[in-house]
Formats: sequence, C-alpha cells, structure tokens
Amino acid sequence: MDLPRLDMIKFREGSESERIAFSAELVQSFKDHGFVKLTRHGLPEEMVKRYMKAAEDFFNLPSEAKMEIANPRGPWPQRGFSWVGAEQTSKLRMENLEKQDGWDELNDAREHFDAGPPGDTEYPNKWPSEAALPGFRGLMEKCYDMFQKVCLEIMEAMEVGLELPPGSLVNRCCPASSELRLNHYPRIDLKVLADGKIKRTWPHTDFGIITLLFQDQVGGLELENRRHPGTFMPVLPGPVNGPTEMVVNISNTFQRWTNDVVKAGLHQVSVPIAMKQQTTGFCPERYSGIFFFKAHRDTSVGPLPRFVSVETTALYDEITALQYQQKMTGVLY
Ligand SMILES: O=C(O)CCC(=O)C(=O)O
Ligand SMILES: [Fe+2]
Repeated sequence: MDLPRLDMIKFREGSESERIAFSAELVQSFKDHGFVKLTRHGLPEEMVKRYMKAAEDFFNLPSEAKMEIANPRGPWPQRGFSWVGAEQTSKLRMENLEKQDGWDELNDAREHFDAGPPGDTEYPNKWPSEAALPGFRGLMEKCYDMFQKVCLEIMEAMEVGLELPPGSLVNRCCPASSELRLNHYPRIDLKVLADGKIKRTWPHTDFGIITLLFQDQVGGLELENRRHPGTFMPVLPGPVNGPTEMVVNISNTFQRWTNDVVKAGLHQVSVPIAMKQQTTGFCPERYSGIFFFKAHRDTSVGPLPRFVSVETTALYDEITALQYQQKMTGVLY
C-alpha cells in the first residue's frame, strides 16, 4: 500500500468545493496514517533539487569544518552540525519517555545539520564559512522561508478540514520558530545494522506541528502501519525523473493541540526494501531534507479549546512551545 498522494494545487487554485474536498482528504490521510504525500506543492523544483544537492556538499566538507559549527548538546533548539551518534531518536518515542534507561544503547547511524529562522537572535544559526561552501547559507535561508510558507498553507487547509476558525492554527505559528534539517546516512555494513543496536533512525515521532520531508532515491523511510501497530511500511521515493513529492507527517504538537484527534506518525529509517533479504554487503549512503514546522515559542502546546469538553478531558498540559522543545531536546541526549 502506498500513501495517499494529494495534489495541492486543488487547494491553492481550486474552487471552494475543491478546497474543501482537498482539506477533507488531507485530514483523513493524517487520521489514517499520520502521513500524506503532496504533489504540486508550490516549491520550485529547481530549488528542491539544489537543496538536496546542498546536503551532499555540506556533509562532504572535512570533519574539522563541520565540527567548527558543532551543535552544543543540551536542552535548546539545535543549531549547526550533529555528528553520527550525537542524537538518539530511540528516546523520542512518546511512550518511552518514562522508561528511557533501556534505550540508552540504541544509536542512530546518521549525521545532520540544523538551522532555525534566518536572523534568529535568541538561538543564532551556525553556518559554514562562505569560502567553504559558497551560497549554502543563502540557499538554506531561501528554502526556510519557502518551507514555512507552504506549512502555513497546510495549516490553512487543516483549519478548513477540521472546521476550525480561520487563523486559529496559522496565528500560532508566527513569527517562525521552525527548523530546517539536512540528514546524511553514511554507507554502512548490513551486518552492523543486523546486530540490532544501530539503526539509521529509530522509530520516533517528531516534536513540532508537522514535518516536511524530501528524500533521495535510496529509500528506507518507513511509517507505522496503523492497522498492525508495531509493524512498518515503506514510504517509497517518488519517480526518478518526475516532479518531487513532498512527504508530510503529523508531529507531537499537532497531536497535543487536537487532544489525540489527529495523532503523530511514528516513523523510522531502515534498510531499503530491495535489500531487506540481503545479509551481506553495504547499505548505500542516503540523504534527506527536512523541515520541522514549529509553533511560535510563546504559544501553548496544550489542547485547543475546541478539542476539550466535559466528556473529553485535556490529555496534555499547558506548556509553551519553547518549554516543550527544551523538554524534548533534553531527552535526546
Ligand atoms: O531521513 C528520513 O527520511 C527521516 C529522518 C527523520 O525522521 C528525522 O530527521 O526526524
Ligand atoms: Fe523524524
């Protein structure tokens, strides 16, 4: 089974009834899978291609250049480079938060780069020098703005689909506090993965509102099959020469806002489906580009009034998006 693939132009340029139909299908796919694929997402193809190529250029820098902009471990938004093994996604799984101890030895075979809003003075970004990587910062800042815009549009559609007052989601996301990420999974021996202590990315949910994801042709991203909890199915890369497909998943903040009406999509990165039966050899390197769309730092991530009633009590506490981010980032290390 592949994920529903929705054409976003129907929301952007469609008639009122097309906008309503798109929004209903979007909500349904999120309720069923926690995931959707969007085509004609409005992001220039050329820009997405350059974004993915920039990931290769960045991770090909010498280690010293990457370590110069290393992310300081700790409970604050991530900025700059995180080396292989720095982050342990196994700890992020909501139900594992209390029983973290046994999860300490599970590592991710992944390095990544994170950037927050352009010009963020509270948590400044860390860029490689212009000499080392010409144009990288400019491109990332442009992508950030475009990704933020498309996420706001998805929030608009969710307001329609969930029959929420216009602006009730969108207004919680301005000014921007999202994060852009580049992921690199180095080539790895299948035997290492088979040992069970290292995975490309352990099952987890992301902690923002929604996540946008672009992947190369290697494959390996998997989402939980909600019909058979605990099992996973592949989110296959789009056609090689076709237009880019944007994968979108629901993250914890949206689950909290809707008091579990729309739940976050559990996902992992595993061995690509074509190599599952193989016991020897190497898993090729893989790149992905991600945008963690987040709520404004002072906004509450407690359930919205519309999802709480006498019969339906609030499942989550009223803390700010920044406090929640700090709590979750603290868990990662
Ligand atoms: O690389 C991928 O496809 C997924 C990575 C991921 O889940 C994350 O960075 O949160
Ligand atoms: Fe993720």
